[in-house]
Amino acid sequence: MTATKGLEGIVATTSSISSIIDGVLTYRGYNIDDLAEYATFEEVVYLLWFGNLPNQDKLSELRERLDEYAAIPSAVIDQMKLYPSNANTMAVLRSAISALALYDVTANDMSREANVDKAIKLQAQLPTIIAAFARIREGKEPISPKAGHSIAYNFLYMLNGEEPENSAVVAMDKALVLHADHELNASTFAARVTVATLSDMYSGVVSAVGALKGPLHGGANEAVMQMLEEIGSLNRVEDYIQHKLDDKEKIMGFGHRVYKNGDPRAKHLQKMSRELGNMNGNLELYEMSTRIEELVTGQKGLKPNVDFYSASVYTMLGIPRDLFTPIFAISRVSGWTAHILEQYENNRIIRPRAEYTGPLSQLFIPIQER
Ligand SMILES: CC(=O)SCCNC(=O)CCNC(=O)[C@H](O)C(C)(C)COP(=O)(O)OP(=O)(O)OC[C@H]1O[C@@H](n2cnc3c(N)ncnc32)[C@H](O)[C@@H]1OP(=O)(O)O
Ligand SMILES: O=C([O-])CC(=O)C(=O)O
Repeated sequence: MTATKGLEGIVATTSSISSIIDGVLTYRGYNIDDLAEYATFEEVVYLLWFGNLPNQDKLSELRERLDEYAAIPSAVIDQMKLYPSNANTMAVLRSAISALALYDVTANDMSREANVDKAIKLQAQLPTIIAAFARIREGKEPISPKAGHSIAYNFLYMLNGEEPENSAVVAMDKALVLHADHELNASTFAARVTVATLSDMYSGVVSAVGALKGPLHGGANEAVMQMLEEIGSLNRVEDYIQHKLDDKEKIMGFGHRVYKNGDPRAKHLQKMSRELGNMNGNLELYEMSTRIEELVTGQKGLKPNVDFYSASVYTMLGIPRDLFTPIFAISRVSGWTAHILEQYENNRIIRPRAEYTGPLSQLFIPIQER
């Protein structure tokens, strides 16, 4: 038995949800470029869960159910008020999702119908949790979701307490589409491993949130923004990046296990970053980002991944840095739950082997003689 570090190149499951073939990403066979251009996030959510694009009636039905579930139990809000105001936002999300499970009487109902219902609840409630905590930590009351609006609209509305600009809603919606699913990434794999023991959907999503939090995965978008903040201005980019490259340090937002010729989502986020910069009359973050890309791609051949330009996009939408990874989760919970449903449909426990590298044939020595 020989281990493959990081399971690189190992095909661990079959899936019909999303594919990455020759650098092209599709959800259920639809190219991400078309979905980013033409689909709303709710259409994508339906597509991921049910395998086909909804007609108007099916979409309206889904949107009504999302509206119905978007409020979270007051007990969960009360608990969040007890969390430290400086708590890590992904840790808050992880804890609040665990708490939601306690108030869902169907949490352990393993029927397909109950699980689809839980997927809708989780998709509807994650934005509410994140917006609520962002307000609670500032001593403000959470704002209830508004029926009849998209997830993108409602998240911005609940976060800021005012009607969001249409351009902001469009940008947020596109970012959600772009992050919704990505084959067997680390957090999706974590979700599938958890539910393959026939544990419940909430447990799968809690595992996934834990995996997404790390800076080598979803947490990279916050690390990118931290780097942009540290650099501070366009004229300091070159020095900063050159030092990092000379010291063989990682540049966050670059590289990818699967894409070696570039992440197809990055160009959409780059365009959004430029457009928002133009709209705000301040292109500095966009220009700093493109200069970083020139240097890192030029010297290391590494291309930006989905997390790189999303950092400047979210900042230009006025979102605090530590909500970037939770926003990734608002989108990716659609993919996680689609994969959980797929895992349940054709389940076998996931239990690979380890190549043992420790000592063998040890002689046991009683404690008094050690
Ligand atoms: C949504 C997402 O999860 S997208 C990924 C988000 N994560 C990041 O942006 C963090 C920065 N990037 C990375 O850490 C990595 O590229 C990962 C985790 C994305 C992929 O990791 P792996 O597939 O294991 O890549 P691996 O480490 O084998 O990289 C190959 C080589 O490129 C280097 N490399 C990879 N990424 C970077 C980077 N961002 N900066 C500098 N060098 C890098 C590695 O050091 C390695 O060099 P070596 O061959 O001299 O040792
Ligand atoms: O697929 C991966 O390894 C990481 C990624 O880009 C994602 O989860 O969107």
